Amino acid sequence: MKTAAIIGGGVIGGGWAARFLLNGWNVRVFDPDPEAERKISEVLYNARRSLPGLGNVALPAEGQLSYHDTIAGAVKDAEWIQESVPERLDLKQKVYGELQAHCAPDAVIGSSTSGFKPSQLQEGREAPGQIVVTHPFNPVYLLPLVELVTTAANPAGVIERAREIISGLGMYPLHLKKEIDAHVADRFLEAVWREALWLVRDGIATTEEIDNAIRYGFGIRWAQMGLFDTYRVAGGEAGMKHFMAQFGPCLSWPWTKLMDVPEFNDELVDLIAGQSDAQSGHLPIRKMEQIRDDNLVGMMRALGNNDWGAGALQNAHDKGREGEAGLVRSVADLADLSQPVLTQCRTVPLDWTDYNGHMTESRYLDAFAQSTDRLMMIIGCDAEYIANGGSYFTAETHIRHIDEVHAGDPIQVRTRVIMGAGKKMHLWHEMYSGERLLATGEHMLLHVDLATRRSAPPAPHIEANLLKLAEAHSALPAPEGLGRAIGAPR
Ligand SMILES: NC(=O)C1=CN([C@@H]2O[C@H](COP(=O)(O)OP(=O)(O)OC[C@H]3O[C@@H](n4cnc5c(N)ncnc54)[C@H](O)[C@@H]3O)[C@@H](O)[C@H]2O)C=CC1
Ligand SMILES: C[N+](C)(C)CC(=O)CC(=O)[O-]
Repeated sequence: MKTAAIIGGGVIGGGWAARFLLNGWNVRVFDPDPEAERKISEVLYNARRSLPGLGNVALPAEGQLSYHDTIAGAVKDAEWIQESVPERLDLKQKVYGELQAHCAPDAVIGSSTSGFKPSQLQEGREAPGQIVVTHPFNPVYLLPLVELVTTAANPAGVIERAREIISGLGMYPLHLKKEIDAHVADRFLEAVWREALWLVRDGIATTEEIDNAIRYGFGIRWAQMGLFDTYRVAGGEAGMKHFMAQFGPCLSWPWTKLMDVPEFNDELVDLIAGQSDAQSGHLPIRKMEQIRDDNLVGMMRALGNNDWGAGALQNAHDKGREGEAGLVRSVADLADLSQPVLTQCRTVPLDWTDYNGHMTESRYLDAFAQSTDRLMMIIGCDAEYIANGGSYFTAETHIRHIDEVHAGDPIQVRTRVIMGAGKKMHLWHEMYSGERLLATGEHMLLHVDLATRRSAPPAPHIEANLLKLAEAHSALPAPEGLGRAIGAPR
């Protein structure tokens, strides 16, 4: 199993530990803080409740987490080392000296630094090529962006491995072609932060008003389209050129203070901290983290429905993980035709639960519908077939709720073809958590011609695949509850 060493296990190191661990890596932590283990276990608790349900395919089994008293112990066997010690150049350089004295020569060392250039971290090192910047965003276990910053000292092989490992964690390596203080994203954050400090200090807006200005407006917009695409759209039919013509002159107007930074003194700190306490001091930080994570999961899952932005990245990651989770895409890939087909292997996401504290009823239909979609794909009714005008419509559904399930629990759906002949497809889904049967879904579907919207026979290869599965599944005992109506005797 792959091993990562986490050097510095605070806010960011803890997030990295969770990201690696939940993606199946062994994680070895070094942090001199006696509270590090407690803090990381709390971050892990939040990561476990949010990350596994973000995607639609189960993550691999968790790796092993261990804590070490020395850097030498932590970097043993590590092929990736993530340094997340405080943002002090002298400290980081000292840590690199110790890391390189003990780690494997082919291990990659990524630094979480928010602003130092990789050349500053590589300076004076005998093996500078091992060190890159891999700057993440908090919470590291949910947000996919990693700024990968390299120098001419980094061999192509190191850069390629860094890209592969970051992508393998479901993250997006944004490789900067040129190093610069604070990379790319932090330059924006810093500009917005400085502007906001001025607005509060000058009494123009409170911390809460500034947060409202972001979260009710451009913040949501930026989250899904970035800056330039957003402004392109804002230019209307004439696009970006029109936008620039309209707003170009403002560039010389006093619309920003930018490098004119307010004096950083106790008065400013008290003003900002006091307003922030009044705004959200009633909520413990861990609770706020959970609220943030719930929001991010909801937004990213919504983006996934449109295969857009961070959601598209997650969809691609899910697709790459299907094989490991036991999911197949065609009848030819089924190892044993006689057994029900695994049509879903996932974790119950946070946004599938309700006021009763368990998976809400509409999501059972959602899950079964996704299983039907996969069964359709397996028999050949895939995106290409549908684009050519054939598909299935559901005519009747009967769901039985047998046991409860909660956010974060693993679920699997196994599907049997009860009958597949001519236009009809009769499916039986069973949803499990481990060996516990949670629900059954019985569905009758009709093949349709999407041009006429009327039922019509499927293509011969689809009918042949359906018949093959129906025949193989008919040897199994009839499912308990098949054909049952509400109120029918058990
Ligand atoms: N907090 C944030 O929003 C972000 C921070 N970063 C970067 O991540 C790095 C870490 O920042 P945070 O996690 O926020 O800081 P933090 O203060 O939460 O954590 C730093 C950890 O490093 C440990 N530490 C101190 N000396 C050490 C040593 N010699 N060896 C190993 N561990 C040591 C501390 O005990 C502490 O647990 C910084 O470079 C920061 O710029 C990057 C992205 C976002
Ligand atoms: C404030 N900060 C510079 C530490 C922020 C980052 O580096 C990235 C983030 O997660 O916002």
